Amino acid sequence: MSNSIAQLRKFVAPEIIFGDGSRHAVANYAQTFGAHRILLVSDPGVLAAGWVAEVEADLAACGIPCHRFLQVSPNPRAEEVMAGARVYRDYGCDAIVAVGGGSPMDCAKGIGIVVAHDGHILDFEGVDTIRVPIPPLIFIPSTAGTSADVSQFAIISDPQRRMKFSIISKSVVPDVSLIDPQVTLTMDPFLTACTGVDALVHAIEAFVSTGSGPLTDSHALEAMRLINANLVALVDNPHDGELRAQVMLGSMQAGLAFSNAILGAVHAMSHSLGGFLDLPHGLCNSMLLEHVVAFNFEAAPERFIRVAQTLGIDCRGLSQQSIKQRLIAHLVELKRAVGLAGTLGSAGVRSSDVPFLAEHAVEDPCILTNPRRSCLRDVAVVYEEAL
Ligand SMILES: NC(=O)c1ccc[n+]([C@@H]2O[C@H](COP(=O)([O-])OP(=O)(O)OC[C@H]3O[C@@H](n4cnc5c(N)ncnc54)[C@H](O)[C@@H]3O)[C@@H](O)[C@H]2O)c1
Ligand SMILES: [Fe+2]
Repeated sequence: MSNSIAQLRKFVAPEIIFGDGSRHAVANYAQTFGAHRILLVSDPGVLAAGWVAEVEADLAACGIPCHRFLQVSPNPRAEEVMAGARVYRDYGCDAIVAVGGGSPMDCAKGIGIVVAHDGHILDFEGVDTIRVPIPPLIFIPSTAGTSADVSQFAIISDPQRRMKFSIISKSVVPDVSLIDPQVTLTMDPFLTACTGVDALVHAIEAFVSTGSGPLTDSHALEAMRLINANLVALVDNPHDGELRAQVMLGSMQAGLAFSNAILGAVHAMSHSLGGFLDLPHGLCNSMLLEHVVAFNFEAAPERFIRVAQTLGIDCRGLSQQSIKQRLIAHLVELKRAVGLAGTLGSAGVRSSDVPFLAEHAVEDPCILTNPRRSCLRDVAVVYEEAL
C-alpha cells in the first residue's frame, strides 16, 4: 500500500438540513450561534420572489434584528463585497445569513472574510489565504445550483481586470446550509436550466478530477443520475415540487463532490468568460461542456465511460471512440432539451477575445485538477472550437 500523501483525501461539509421547509430553521440556528444582529445578504431578484421578507420575519419572530444588504449583482463584484462589509460593521452585526443563488452566497463569504481580517477582498485570491475564523454563516440556497452553500469556494468578479477570481478554503464552508427545495420554485425555466447544467458540470468535473476519490465519487455519480433523470422534466414543469427536490438533491451531491475533489477546465474557462462578458455562470459552463469533454476524454477514458453509463448510455460492445461520441451527443441533446443550445459566438465572444480568455483560464486554480494537462494553446483551441 502506498503511503504517498498525494493519495490522501479529506472531506469537508457544513451541517446540512435538507427538505421542504428547512429554511424556517434559520432563527433557531441564529440563536444557537448567539447572534444579536444579522447581516442578511441577498439580491433584488430574490427579494422580488419573496424570500428575503420571509427570512426576516422568521428572525424577527425570535427577536433577532437584521439588516439587509441587497446590492449584489449576478457575478458578485469585489466592490460589492467591500460595501457589504461596511454595512456589517456600521450596524454592529455578528453573524451573516444569505438567501440567494451563488452570487449572494459568495458575496456573503467575501464579507465574512473582509470583516474578520480587516483587509480588502482582492488580497484573498487563491488557495488557503484565510488566516482567522470568519463570522457564522447560515445559508439558504435559492438555486440548484452552484452549491456555494456547501462548498469551499467563493468566486468574486474583479471588473478592473475583467476576470473572476477564486478563493478556496475550508474557512468559507458555511456553518449551516438550509437546503429547501421550495425556495427554488420561483426560478424561471431559463434560470432552472442554467443552474441545473452548472450542477451537472460540477458532478462530471468532480468525477474526472485528479482530486477525485472514494469520498467524492459516490456523490458525483448520484448527482449525475438525479440531474440527468429530472432536469429536462423540471424545465418543462417548473412548478413541480417533487422534481425541484430531486434536482436540488442532485445539486447538493454535486456540491459535496466538487467542493472536495475540485473542478476542471470547464470551470477554469467559464470563470474567465464570466468575468470578461458578465454572462450567467451556468450558461458559460454549458457552452464549453462538450468541447472540454472532447479534449479530456482520452486522458481518463475509464472515468468518462462511467459518466456515460451513469447518464444512461448503453456502452456494451461499443468502442471507446463510439462511447465518446455518444456521450458528447447526449450532453448536446440534454442542453438542447433545456433550451441552452447557444455557442460562445452567439453570446458575443469573438476570435480576437480568445488570447485574453485563455490567459486567465490557465491561471485559475480549477485548471490544476483537470484530468488532462492544459497549456495556454490547448485552452485557446478549446475556446475556438466552442465559438
Ligand atoms: N462558490 C461556489 O462554490 C460556486 C460554484 C459555482 C458557481 N459559483 C458562482 O455563483 C454565481 C452564480 O450563481 P447562480 O447561478 O446561483 O445565480 P445568481 O445568484 O447569480 O442569480 C442569478 C439571478 O437569479 C435570480 N434568482 C436566484 N434565485 C432565485 C429564485 N429562487 N427565484 C427567482 N429568482 C432567483 C437572482 O435574483 C439573479 O437575478 C456565479 O458568480 C458563479 O461563479 C459559485
Ligand atoms: Fe459552477
